[in-house]
Amino acid sequence: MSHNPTHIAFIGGGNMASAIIGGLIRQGMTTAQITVVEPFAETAAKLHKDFGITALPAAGPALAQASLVVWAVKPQVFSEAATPVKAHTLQALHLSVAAGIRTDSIGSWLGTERVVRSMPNTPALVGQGMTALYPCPAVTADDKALVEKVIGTTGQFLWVNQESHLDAVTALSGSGPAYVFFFLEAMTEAGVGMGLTAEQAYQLAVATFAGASSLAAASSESAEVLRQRVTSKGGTTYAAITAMEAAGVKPAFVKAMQAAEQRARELGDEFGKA
Ligand SMILES: NC(=O)C1=CN([C@@H]2O[C@H](COP(=O)(O)OP(=O)(O)OC[C@H]3O[C@@H](n4cnc5c(N)ncnc54)[C@H](OP(=O)(O)O)[C@@H]3O)[C@@H](O)[C@H]2O)C=CC1
Ligand SMILES: O=C(O)[C@@H]1CCC=N1
Repeated sequence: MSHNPTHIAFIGGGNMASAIIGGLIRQGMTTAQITVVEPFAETAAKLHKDFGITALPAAGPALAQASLVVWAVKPQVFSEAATPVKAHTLQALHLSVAAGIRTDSIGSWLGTERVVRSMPNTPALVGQGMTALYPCPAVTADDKALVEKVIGTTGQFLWVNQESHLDAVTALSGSGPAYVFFFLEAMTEAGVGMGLTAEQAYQLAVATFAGASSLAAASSESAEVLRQRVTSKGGTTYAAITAMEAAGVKPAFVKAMQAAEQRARELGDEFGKA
């Protein structure tokens, strides 16, 4: 990135923008190559403290130097945020991380068809993100290479060839870290109920997720086989999995993800172009 004169603008400087900016800076991009529009003073102060970036409180001509504009505002404010940006960024490639908002809405708000829609997740903050990307037909091979370079600084990525699949990705890996944290909370609570300290229970739970994920990533076996290897006949894991099956944990999980996918579609309907 250090040999690349690319200038990148971020509209919205919150959690997701910070995760990507952190990745870019770790890879050698300078703050002079980054412009952020962030109206919320507290968030702007955090950007200054974390990265030495002085955010603009509103869109302006400085945006015209950006060859890539990253949209990291909430779906609810995307259209309103686009209005003052549009005139300055007609020549740029646009990359959105907003849940639900479809590329036809983004393209019509920004007057361009060079739009990549994506769904990252917050482990991007520690370089272990998982992002899915969808390119509009007008996006060139060079555009895709630039997006890969930027998103690659935050972790893994994959391309999907159907835009609706991004709503499924949102339900799976976009919201997914929250499911893991929910399980961590439950496992910690249960551990405390069994007499461990909260610190001990939390350490055990976090290390178990990290270890099991690394094992799955390194193994050619399916998750089912890996699970069976933990499940000794007549043992403790069998007792736990049987209790989860009796409680309907798996169908409840499927329903939860379907609710997230449906909400992504609704966000697109409610806050996208009519
Ligand atoms: N958090 C996550 O795990 C993930 C989030 N996303 C998507 O990322 C996007 C951003 O989410 P997240 O980073 O969590 O949200 P944040 O609230 O942390 O960040 C959004 C920022 O944009 C600012 N903002 C509001 N209006 C404007 C405007 N007109 N111009 C410029 N900036 C503006 C907000 O300021 P203010 O607070 O004043 O409104 C806020 O600081 C969302 O679309 C979400 O769907 C995608 C994947 C994962
Ligand atoms: O909850 C949300 O709407 C966003 C999208 C995925 C993760 N957070």
